[in-house]
Amino acid sequence: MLAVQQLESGYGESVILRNVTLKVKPGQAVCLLGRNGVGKTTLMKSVMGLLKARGGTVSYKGADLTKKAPGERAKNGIGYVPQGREIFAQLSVYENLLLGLEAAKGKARAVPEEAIAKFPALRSMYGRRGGDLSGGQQQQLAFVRALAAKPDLLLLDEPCEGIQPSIVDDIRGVIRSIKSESETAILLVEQSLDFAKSVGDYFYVLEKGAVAWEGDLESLDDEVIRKYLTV
Ligand SMILES: Nc1ncnc2c1ncn2[C@@H]1O[C@H](COP(=O)(O)OP(=O)(O)OP(=O)(O)O)[C@@H](O)[C@H]1O
Repeated sequence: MLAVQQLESGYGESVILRNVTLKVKPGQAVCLLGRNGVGKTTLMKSVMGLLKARGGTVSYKGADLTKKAPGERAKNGIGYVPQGREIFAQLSVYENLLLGLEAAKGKARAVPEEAIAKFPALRSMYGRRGGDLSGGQQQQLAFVRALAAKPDLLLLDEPCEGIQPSIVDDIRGVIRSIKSESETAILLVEQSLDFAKSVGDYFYVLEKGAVAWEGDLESLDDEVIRKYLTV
């Protein structure tokens, strides 16, 4: 589904990602782990096309997307829930969702029922301003906005960061239900190993912008945790 090959990326003079190669298969949830600042968000932005690759390739469903703009990647079925949510504060909840539909592959004019059904509490908030929602409600909105376009690949950048435990449980349930109902591929940046293990199949650890370790999440042992993840 997604194949990143020898990717190099960065900001201005600084090179952040070096020679990153990873894969996400259909139906698989892959977790991107690593300490703060190692380049996890940079990798997500590079897959979404918000940051241009300086070297290497990003392929999706066998097509080379490396030079494609973010909008085109979204139309091809890549959904993105960015770190910090990036809700439009002045727009209503429903208008925020319509922006997700803009990215859709088809011509849907209404938010698909299966997307809003993942976080049904949002239905009663359609008329509220995005900026007036709590952090947890905004995260649910960002999630449904991405799901509205019926993505085949979902990029989730720290969806549980700063979110109350009950909504973290909801997010865990939604990720599991997406996995059980569809072949959607998921690439998840996550700080909590417990959360990663509860939804993920495979992991990559980034260290200084490069892949330092990878394996099945079940095989993630204390030595790897101490070496690459303990702060
Ligand atoms: N817009 C930017 N301009 C310049 N440097 C940046 C920018 N965004 C991030 N960086 C730098 O790139 C490096 C990687 O940042 P990135 O956000 O990808 O890390 P991360 O692993 O996602 O960290 P965190 O867990 O804290 O979100 C850091 O050194 C950061 O300071």
